[in-house]
Amino acid sequence: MIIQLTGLSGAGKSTIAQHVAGKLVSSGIPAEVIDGDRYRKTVCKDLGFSKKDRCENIRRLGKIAAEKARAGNVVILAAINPYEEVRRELAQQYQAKTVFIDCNLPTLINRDTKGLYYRAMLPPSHPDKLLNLTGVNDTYEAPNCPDLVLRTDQEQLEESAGKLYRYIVSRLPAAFISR
Ligand SMILES: Nc1ncnc2c1ncn2[C@@H]1O[C@H](COP(=O)(O)OP(=O)(O)OP(=O)(O)O)[C@@H](O)[C@H]1O
Ligand SMILES: Nc1ncnc2c1ncn2[C@@H]1O[C@H](COP(=O)(O)OS(=O)(=O)O)[C@@H](O)[C@H]1O
Repeated sequence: MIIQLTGLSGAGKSTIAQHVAGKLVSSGIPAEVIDGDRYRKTVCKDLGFSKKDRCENIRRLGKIAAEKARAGNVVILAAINPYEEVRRELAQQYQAKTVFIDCNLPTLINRDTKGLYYRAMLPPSHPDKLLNLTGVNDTYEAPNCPDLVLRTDQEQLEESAGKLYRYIVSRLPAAFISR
């Protein structure tokens, strides 16, 4: 099973993915996280943040996720994954479920765990200005029909992670759970 998370930087994709994968593994269900941040340092290190590169990034991560899923893992793909077209491709090719990690911009600006929002809002002439931050000055297409929505600006990590964990477990084939 592949779960493709989607949401803005700092929305909570990595945090939720790690938490849920940990809970699954503790319950005897093999699970792996594919994190956009990590793979951008290896398999996807040639890619930037244009639409073309972001789509290619997700296609590569989707292929890796599919291999791991075929080997019997629940795979949680944690990347911004901002384009509906590519999310639909993964849904059609690999039956990936789409989970929207939703968080409003004021909360993200307040969290600003990586300082990216600060940089995106600098004046245009500033040398550190970030020009293509998703949701500020680059496109984010919110999913049309997500399979699940988690509002991380309204709930604590335990609640968000609990919802995703229950969503996954309730859809696993029986053989998965009894092994
Ligand atoms: N309900 C929640 N679920 C997940 N994270 C939360 C929640 N509430 C607050 N947070 C906090 O929000 C931050 C989310 O950071 P995280 O790196 O997981 O985001 P991300 O979506 O993976 O970002 P990026 O795309 O930049 O990798 C963490 O500091 C986390 O503690
Ligand atoms: N302009 C940018 N927009 C979004 N994320 C960026 C940008 N520049 C650097 N990053 C970093 O790159 C990570 C996003 O990478 P991905 O999740 O792999 O993005 S995606 O759009 O191709 O799905 C974020 O964690 C953030 O730290």
